[in-house]
Amino acid sequence: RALSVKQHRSMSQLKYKNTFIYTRFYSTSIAYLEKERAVAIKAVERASRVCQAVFKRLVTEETMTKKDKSPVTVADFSAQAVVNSILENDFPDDPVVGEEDSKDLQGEEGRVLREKVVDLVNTATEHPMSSDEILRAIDRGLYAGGSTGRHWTLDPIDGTKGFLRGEQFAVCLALIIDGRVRLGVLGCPNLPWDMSNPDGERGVLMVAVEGQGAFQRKLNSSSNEEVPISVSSVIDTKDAVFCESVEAGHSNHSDNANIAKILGISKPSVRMDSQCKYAAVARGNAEIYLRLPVSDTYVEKIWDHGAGNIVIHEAGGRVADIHGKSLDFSRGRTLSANQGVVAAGAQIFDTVIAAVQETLKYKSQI
Ligand SMILES: Nc1ncnc2c1ncn2[C@@H]1O[C@H](COP(=O)(O)OS(=O)(=O)O)[C@@H](OP(=O)(O)O)[C@H]1O
Ligand SMILES: [Mg+2]
Ligand SMILES: [Mg+2]
Ligand SMILES: [Mg+2]
Repeated sequence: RALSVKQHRSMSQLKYKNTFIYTRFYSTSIAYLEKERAVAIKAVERASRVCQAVFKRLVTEETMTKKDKSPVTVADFSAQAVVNSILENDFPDDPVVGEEDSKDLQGEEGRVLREKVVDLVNTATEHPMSSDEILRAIDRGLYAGGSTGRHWTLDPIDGTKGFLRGEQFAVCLALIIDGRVRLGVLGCPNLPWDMSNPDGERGVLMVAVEGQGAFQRKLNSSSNEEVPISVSSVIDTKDAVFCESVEAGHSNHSDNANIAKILGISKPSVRMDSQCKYAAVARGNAEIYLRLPVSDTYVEKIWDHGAGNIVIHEAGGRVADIHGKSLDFSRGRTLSANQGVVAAGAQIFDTVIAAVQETLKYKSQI
């Protein structure tokens, strides 16, 4: 991945003799989106640490009642500020489509929340940030998205409900260029490194760049070692495991169950919050991710699927909506051209989509 010593050497020799040749050689010899990849990993790692700190300090504090949603709000805002300020530093011209905005942190009404956020962000950044700088960083996420140029999309905490329960959540960052996801990073602080040892080491980061494959590495580890990942090799859907949202309000559990029945699946579904579902399919812990819509009006958001989408593709899988249509990230902040989401390994994907179609056809007839 990194440039070899030999490559460095030949580059400088070419530069010395001929600047033009050097430039061409240089552009083809460093990996596509190398810097973006490194910066995105750093940003997701920092934000994941902030979320974990919030969970430790606030969610588990005895004084916090279960119904109080403020910890997750503090973590959402802080993580978005951390990621956006890192992106701004390295890529000042890149806009961001982020889930959160600073409205709730403004003025006297937002003072208490704002002070907590300022405190947290400053434990994670290299240089202290003022409260105004932090609000501005959060609002770098207001970009409208679209089909041309570069923009990032960020979900500072995906699976907020999972986060509060101490279960799965993910920090999700993706880079979209000309309407297509080219790079994705998923930070999954509570995901076991080895699913067969669920009480063992936790914290996984998955990263994928278009055309370069998908990898996992330990989150917040001093080692940069990356392990290639790929989807399951199961080709008979009878042997498959599928995953779905924990919340019945986010995905239609009964439609998902009918699809599983058509596919001959007998194992129970794995219910998991957040884009960790994409992570589970990408490394073969499950074969299928079903997200059948609950309502006709809900439109999926690009930050809920961008990173997961490319991680699955680069791991040898496919992602589409319930009609089998690829997710269209060029429409702005939402996936307005799509309905629901289905992900699976490439070999079983068409069979899964056919079962989805059959279920929906049957439903429309009754
Ligand atoms: N009605 C409806 N349908 C589909 N999706 C919805 C819906 N309402 C919300 N959301 C989005 O779901 C995101 C969380 O999805 P999950 O798969 O993690 O759901 S769950 O937590 O497992 O229940 C969640 O992301 P976060 O807000 O980042 O947690 C929402 O963006
Ligand atoms: Mg989300
Ligand atoms: Mg979120
Ligand atoms: Mg949300």
